[in-house]
Amino acid sequence: METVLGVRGARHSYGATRALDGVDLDVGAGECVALLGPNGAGKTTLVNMVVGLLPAGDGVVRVCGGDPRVAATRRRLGVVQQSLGFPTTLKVGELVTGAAVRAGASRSAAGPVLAELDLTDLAGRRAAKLSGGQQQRLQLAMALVADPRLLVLDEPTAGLDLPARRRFWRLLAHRRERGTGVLITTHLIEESAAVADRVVVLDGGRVRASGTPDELVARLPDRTVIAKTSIGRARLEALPGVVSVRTDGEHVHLGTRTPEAVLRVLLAEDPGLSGLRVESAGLEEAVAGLMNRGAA
Ligand SMILES: Nc1ncnc2c1ncn2[C@@H]1O[C@H](COP(=O)(O)OP(=O)(O)OP(=O)(O)O)[C@@H](O)[C@H]1O
Repeated sequence: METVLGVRGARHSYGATRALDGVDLDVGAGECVALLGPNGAGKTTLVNMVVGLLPAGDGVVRVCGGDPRVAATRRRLGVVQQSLGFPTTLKVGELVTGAAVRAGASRSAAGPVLAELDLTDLAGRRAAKLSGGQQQRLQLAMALVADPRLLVLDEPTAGLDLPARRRFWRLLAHRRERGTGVLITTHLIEESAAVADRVVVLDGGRVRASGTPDELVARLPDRTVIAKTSIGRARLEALPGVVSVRTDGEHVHLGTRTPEAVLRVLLAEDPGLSGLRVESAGLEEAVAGLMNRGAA
């Protein structure tokens, strides 16, 4: 498979904060890779490197073999980032045509993309007058109009309702069939499982896990057992079926796929157990489970 994105040893610090600490990442033509991680994991920093806004430290970033800090390489890229924005006094059609021309495509590329994103009827409307979801579709139209080899999408479905999300995923699938590689960042495990061929879990500026969604989901805890207990952390980590251990004030949160078995052992080993409840596992447990360690 042709590689449209290659990242090797990417490193970046903001003052004393090490945001990325030696990250490797590849995206092949037609492949969708989801970058998953909690707040502050380093996702945005990595995306900024991929789109040429930040240098890669002593690492290397290549888009279709070129440096994304060079304009000719950036033309192969389509980007949707919350922070990008656009001049809201311009009309939808003008913005998409302008994006086509800037990326070296013909003005006539705008029409089909507007239609693909259901924006044809809004082409004459000022961008400022669009709803949040329509603005997101406009950003995507601008990113897609020059038929990029790599599409970089930073939290692209935040603010979209479920039908809009599904439409968006279908559109991505269509583009991927034509060979566009996709790098998508998300907080949502469900989303990454729905769209990605591979998921890369980033935390603390490092890749903690990667694999197909099925491989990762099989390692995810799906329930959290919460309790106040005098059982020590080392013992909790060793309990059969416990995938992650996290403390939250006086409570411990145990990520597991076998909550009944965990409950039986807890009740047997701690007569003073209290505050017991079982919930669906959230992202923190899931990511802690994926990383095979408890978040402190
Ligand atoms: N401009 C900046 N100045 C200083 N520190 C920064 C800056 N941008 C990010 N950081 C820090 O770098 C680390 C990585 O941040 P980054 O924004 O890349 O994470 P993220 O995974 O995108 O998080 P989120 O999901 O919250 O957007 C964090 O500790 C963050 O506080």
